[in-house]
Amino acid sequence: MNPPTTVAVTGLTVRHRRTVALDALDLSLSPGVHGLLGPNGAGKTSLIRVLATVAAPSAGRVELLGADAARPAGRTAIRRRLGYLPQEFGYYPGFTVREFVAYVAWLKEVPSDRAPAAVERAVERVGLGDRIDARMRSLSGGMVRRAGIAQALVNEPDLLLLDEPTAGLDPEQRVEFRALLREVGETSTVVVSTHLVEDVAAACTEVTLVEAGRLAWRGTTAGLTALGTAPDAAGSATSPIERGYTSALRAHRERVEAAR
Ligand SMILES: Nc1ncnc2c1ncn2[C@@H]1O[C@H](COP(=O)(O)OP(=O)(O)OP(=O)(O)O)[C@@H](O)[C@H]1O
Repeated sequence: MNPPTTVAVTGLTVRHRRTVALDALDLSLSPGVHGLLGPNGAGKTSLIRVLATVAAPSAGRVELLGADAARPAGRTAIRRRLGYLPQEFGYYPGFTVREFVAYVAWLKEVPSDRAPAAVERAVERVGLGDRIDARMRSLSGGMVRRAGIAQALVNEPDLLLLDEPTAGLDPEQRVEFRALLREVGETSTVVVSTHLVEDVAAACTEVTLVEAGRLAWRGTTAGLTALGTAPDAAGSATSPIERGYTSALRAHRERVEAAR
């Protein structure tokens, strides 16, 4: 049996004034951990914001977890089952970690009898259990990010969207976080935007590479690594997956150039 399609995007176009951030993108995803890679300005954040239903597309169709994101009823249903960590997120500095995560649990309509345990579990999962009653303002940058990951997990989301989640995490936390992603991805669809190709190698089963608002390459992590082990692999990058990334990007640019 084929895995279910949880994200189905067709002709997705996002414009910011005169900039085309996404250019008629087609993408479908199933449960698993998907790495979203691409150079600065490629359109990763624009894509994640549409998938999180916080930004409306300029054109195209977005179906998430079987519901149409263009319809208010669809968005409500999607948001309950969605977890989202934006690149930058706001919080009340006077809230404790527990209060911050509980507030999101309430927004996500986690039933009130289950919420306290769900909050504790989410905070434990990001390794912040010993700081659960500390105020957000007293946390380090990496700890704030982990609290952000906890709020994204609190409703056990079927679709988890993380924009640059490893920024500011120390190496040990990064390793634990990757294991957490693999665990969540066993049942949920996880989309992780990152600049760290090594995060993708360690945590993701599949890779979506975007460039200038278009899909440049899609395949498995192993497939991208294999591109980088080919004798003609591009660049001076040290790891095979980094070379694969560079090769895939160059091949895409050549195709775009040839089509002009
Ligand atoms: N609010 C905005 N107003 C105007 N242009 C924007 C806005 N947000 C994004 N853009 C432009 O849209 C394009 C895509 O940006 P986006 O942030 O989606 O890329 P990204 O792949 O997430 O980049 P990065 O890796 O640097 O975070 C870029 O050209 C960017 O300058």
